[in-house]
Amino acid sequence: MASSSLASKSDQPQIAKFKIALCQISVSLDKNTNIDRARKMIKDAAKMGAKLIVLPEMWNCPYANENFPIYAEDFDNREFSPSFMMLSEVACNQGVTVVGGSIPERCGDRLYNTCCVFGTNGNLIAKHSKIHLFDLTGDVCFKESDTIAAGDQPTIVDTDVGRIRIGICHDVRFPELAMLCRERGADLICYPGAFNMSTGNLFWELVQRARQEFFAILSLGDLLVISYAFTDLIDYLNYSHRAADNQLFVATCSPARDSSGSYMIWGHSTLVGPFGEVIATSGPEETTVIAEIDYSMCQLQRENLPLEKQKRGDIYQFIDCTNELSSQQ
Ligand SMILES: NC(=O)CCC(=O)C(=O)O
Repeated sequence: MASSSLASKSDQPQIAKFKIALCQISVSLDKNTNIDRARKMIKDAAKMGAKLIVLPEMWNCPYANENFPIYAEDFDNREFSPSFMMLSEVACNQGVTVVGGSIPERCGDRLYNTCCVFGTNGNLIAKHSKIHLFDLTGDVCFKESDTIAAGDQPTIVDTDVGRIRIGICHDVRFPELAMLCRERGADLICYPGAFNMSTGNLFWELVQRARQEFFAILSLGDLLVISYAFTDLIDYLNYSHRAADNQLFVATCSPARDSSGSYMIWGHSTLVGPFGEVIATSGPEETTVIAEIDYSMCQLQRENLPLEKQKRGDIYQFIDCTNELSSQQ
């Protein structure tokens, strides 16, 4: 099992094109209902030809600290892990790879925000626990670290649809993980996520400003920046960055918005391509986004714009010049 490990570049399975499905589930307070919904959406997506199916962050319970201990499952105790078991069964029955969003995982006296990846035979092939916990103060306060412990390993997994890296929501803000992914030959990053209205609005503002500024700068060199500015998936600006910086695909999958909950979800599950372009997206409602991933696009983009070769690793360091400057004065 490639769980929480980093496979080397050379043993990557080759696959050209396939359909991905992002199941933007409407999450209710009833765990069984959530499981039934997720099963149905996965089956429907498989019928529509999806080979890789992604679920949202915390799809078996509404995203709230008080819920995590109640809905948590201990994956070693399968009898009491209905969410885990459903994902394994449906992956096997439908012959699809499932990136199982995330659910609260109980490990002894700790809880983790964990994503399980199942292969087409229903086996667990990777497990990623969210590394960067979402602690936010300001207009909206949320402290995930009150209940959840942080994972400590990046996850890259070989699947029937290629090498995939997994991150969970707030993990997307840390570009180092995405760079590591490119280093290890993964052409797709999947981020189950649950952005909220506050962080969504911040990005909206940011890109609206960017749009005005960049209209004026229409040189070829600014095309990538302009493609961010044109996207309507404002809160997913980060995802576009991760994709364009690393010239790979980035898939995000959110729960649907539920205006009755304390944490209001933004939605907008999205597939971004290696040019930073939005390939497919949704609004806030329950839906499944289906789109095609063509890995040859990564190759094309890397040939056209060879960022790896152009990189100046020799100068990307912060050098402390304090002593030097003071001795010159
Ligand atoms: N569930 C999360 O990790 C939310 C992350 C988020 O909204 C952010 O701005 O980062």
